[in-house]
Amino acid sequence: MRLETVSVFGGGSWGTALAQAAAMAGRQVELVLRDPAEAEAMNAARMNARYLPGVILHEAVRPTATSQAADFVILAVPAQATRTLLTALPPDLFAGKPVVLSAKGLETGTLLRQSEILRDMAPEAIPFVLSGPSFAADVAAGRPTAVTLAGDDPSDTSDLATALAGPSFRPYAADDRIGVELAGALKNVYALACGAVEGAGLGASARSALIARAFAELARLVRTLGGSTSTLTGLAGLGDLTLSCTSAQSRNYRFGMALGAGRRPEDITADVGLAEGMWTAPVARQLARDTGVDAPLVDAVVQVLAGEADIATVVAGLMSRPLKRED
Ligand SMILES: NC(=O)C1=CN([C@@H]2O[C@H](COP(=O)(O)OP(=O)(O)OC[C@H]3O[C@@H](n4cnc5c(N)ncnc54)[C@H](OP(=O)(O)O)[C@@H]3O)[C@@H](O)[C@H]2O)C=CC1
Ligand SMILES: O=C(CO)COP(=O)(O)O
Repeated sequence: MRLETVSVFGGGSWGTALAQAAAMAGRQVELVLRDPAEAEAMNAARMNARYLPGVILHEAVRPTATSQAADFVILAVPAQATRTLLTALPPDLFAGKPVVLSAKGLETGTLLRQSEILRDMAPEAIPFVLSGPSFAADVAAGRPTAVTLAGDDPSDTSDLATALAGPSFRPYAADDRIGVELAGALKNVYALACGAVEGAGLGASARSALIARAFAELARLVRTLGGSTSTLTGLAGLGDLTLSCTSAQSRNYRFGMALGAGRRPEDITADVGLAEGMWTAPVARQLARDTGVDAPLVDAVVQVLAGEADIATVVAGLMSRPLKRED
């Protein structure tokens, strides 16, 4: 597989960070934005002032609004925008090419994972998913980061991991796309819940209990939805869950903190920006219901987001569930 050039779609914080990582790994990178004026401004300033201020773009990163053919593609727009993005692009742009899906979310309405959206829209693309504990600011600044890169063919996945690996960015190859995608999407819902625990002043013990029970719930969902629970002990599972559930650098965590402090969801978005858990929570609840998986934490998040219950009420509900064995 030739993997010298890459098109990264999505000029937000994650697209820019992944473009930097690919450039540091020695790739020639085009960073594709939807707005030509923004692409031009970013090129002139050599900085993504809006989404990743302070990071000077690597010389191998070329911001543009017009994509050229590249050896492989990375998609880094919000999960709900992936289908819209793919609709606007000619499917032959991806035919036979590796496409790395890096959004962490499930699609509203269809309940689909990112790679399932790709399969719908560009069936000839070769899907890979990238996930794990990795804040854009850390990756872009060249701080040590490790992620999971999952694909169907072990040799191709290993080649792609090598093409993206740099001195500070270390992708581990894996083969469980379903588990990796579900873990990445679901951790945002649990990060929101953990932020709410902090915002409501419920204490560090409650937050750790929540992380552990979230891990158990995630395992039930992944097992039932066709992933492998062994994936969850890795970077995309435990790694990202602990990061996002304990750090105010996470937008989902910050969103939760504001919820816990009593603010309404519609007022929080303007301050925090994208919080994927808000969109994924109702989808996850539907998936859990459809498959008969007990998912009280996802359920609690949906109830709070929808204004159906306040945090004190859902916490009281969780604490008074029938006692059970810890499995
Ligand atoms: N930021 C992070 O640390 C990490 C993020 N991720 C994941 O990456 C995904 C993207 O997040 P992130 O980059 O942080 O989000 P941001 O809010 O920083 O940026 C979103 C970007 O997507 C663009 N966009 C939105 N809709 C479309 C569309 N229909 N077509 C083309 N471009 C579009 C926006 O363009 P415009 O400015 O024009 O609106 C913007 O450039 C999320 O799923 C997130 O969970 C994963 C790991 C780390
Ligand atoms: O996915 C991330 C870190 O791994 C980024 O988290 P947030 O989207 O919550 O900021």
